[in-house]
Amino acid sequence: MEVFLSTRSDLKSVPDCYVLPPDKRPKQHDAPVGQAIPVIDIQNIVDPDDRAEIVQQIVKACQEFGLFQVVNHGVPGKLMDDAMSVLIDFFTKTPAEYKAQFITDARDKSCVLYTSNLIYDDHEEGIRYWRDCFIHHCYPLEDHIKNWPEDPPKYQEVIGPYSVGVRKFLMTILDLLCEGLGLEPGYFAGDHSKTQLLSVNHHIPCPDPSLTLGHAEHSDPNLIAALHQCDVPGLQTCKDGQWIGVQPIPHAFVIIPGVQFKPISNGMFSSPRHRVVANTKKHRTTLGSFLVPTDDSLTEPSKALINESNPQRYKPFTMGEFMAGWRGRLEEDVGLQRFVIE
Ligand SMILES: O=C(O)CCC(=O)C(=O)O
Ligand SMILES: [Fe+2]
Repeated sequence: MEVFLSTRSDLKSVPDCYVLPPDKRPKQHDAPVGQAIPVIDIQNIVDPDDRAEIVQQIVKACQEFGLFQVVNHGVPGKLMDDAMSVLIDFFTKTPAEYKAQFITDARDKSCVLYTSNLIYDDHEEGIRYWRDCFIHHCYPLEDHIKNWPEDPPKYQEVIGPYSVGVRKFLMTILDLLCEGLGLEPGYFAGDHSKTQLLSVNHHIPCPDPSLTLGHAEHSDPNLIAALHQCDVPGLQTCKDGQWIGVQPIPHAFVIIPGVQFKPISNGMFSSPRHRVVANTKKHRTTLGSFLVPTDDSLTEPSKALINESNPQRYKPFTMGEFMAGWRGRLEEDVGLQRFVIE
């Protein structure tokens, strides 16, 4: 456990092993947390006129920013607060000896606790980021809940309904995206979204955020994510070469479409490049719920978007083929290059 950041409280300076090479350090690490990222209220999606308007807002947000926030999404605020406190307690109160059982290099384990680049971030040998992470499967719930922590004692009782609620909400967002992209309702309901992961990031206060990053610059290689931030800013997204802070809004989810949406939209959307900057004063915890296609799930452009003036720009490919070339890249266009129709 000694390598885990969340067990350290005595750091007066950034240990050398976390200092990024100069070209990877965050210029603009204190980019203002702006109001620019669209915040979309989906309360009235049952009303056909409002629904059409919401679909338009989502399409516009995906085209302009790549991501957006959603409020009035149906996941109860109290459940979100309880989930956040259970996971903060997991990182800050659960004894290190108990958590040690989840530390493993085996990626197929149902729950994995790791830090920095020790696993998963192995794209950049030797580079460490300022975070600890706990990740586990969530769907179907009955297959996985028994493997989840029993400390904090409310873990399963709270994270069970939370993961079910977030999945339902993400399926709603996927249906709205289907409408925006001309795909039939339920298009994403099968293999495209079968795997659900909860990935929890925990960052301790950092003596000098100009030297390190809480999370590398990246695009997400999955279908879609709903990110639940605590009240401490840190997430930034890149638009037109500028980093913009994604402001924490109580009880909102940040929707981050993954790289798969670029080919599905035939290049109309780009998945947002994002990163997390460290904070000098506060702990920051975020809960990311990811829907990931199965290895044999097929990604291909929506046929409704293809015509003579907008020819098909990507060949169909499976998630397995995509991931085989993704590891170590973290950049949308590099990862998709093999599938571009010249
Ligand atoms: O913690 C955050 O704000 C972002 C996390 C993230 O980008 C990820 O887990 O892929
Ligand atoms: Fe991400």
